Amino acid sequence: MLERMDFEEFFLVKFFGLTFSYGEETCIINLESDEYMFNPQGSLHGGVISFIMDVSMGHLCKKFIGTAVTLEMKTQFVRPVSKEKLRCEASFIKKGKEIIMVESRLIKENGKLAAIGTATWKLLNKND
Ligand SMILES: CC(C)(COP(=O)(O)OP(=O)(O)OC[C@H]1O[C@@H](n2cnc3c(N)ncnc32)[C@H](O)[C@@H]1OP(=O)(O)O)[C@@H](O)C(=O)NCCC(=O)NCCSC(=O)Cc1ccccc1
Repeated sequence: MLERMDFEEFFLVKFFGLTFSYGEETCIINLESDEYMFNPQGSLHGGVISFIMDVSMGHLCKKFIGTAVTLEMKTQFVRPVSKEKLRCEASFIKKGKEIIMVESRLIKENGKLAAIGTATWKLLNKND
């Protein structure tokens, strides 16, 4: 069995410098994109964008429902991201008994939309 690490503090979120806050059934991640996250064309790599949105959705589920896993996820990359401050916000589409539908939006420093993710999650363990 893999060793478990705390939400908000596991290696990858520290590596990418993500910070977390929560609203009314929302999870907000703030970060600053940097060159080590870029693709060879000089913009934020699509996998990193998807990673940030996936993390925002997983932490949303954990905070308000329980631990869950991604079953599938779609990402639309709307605008390129350069070295800038970013905000990512996840919210629920539908909270089922076992299946949770979630969306996440990545917003650029100028306030414009950079990407949208929608995903289906399976609840593993409800919070006590
Ligand atoms: C360009 C397009 C795909 C669509 O364009 P169109 O249908 O023609 O739409 P439109 O002209 O309306 O432009 C829309 C907005 O886009 C902006 N913009 C457009 N062209 C440029 C430009 N040349 N440079 C800078 N910005 C440009 C433009 O200013 C506008 O913004 P605005 O509304 O004025 O504020 C755009 O949606 C996009 O860049 N998405 C993000 C894609 C993305 O980041 N994917 C993930 C990274 S890929 C990866 O990592 C994989 C990989 C791995 C390894 C190696 C390599 C790759």
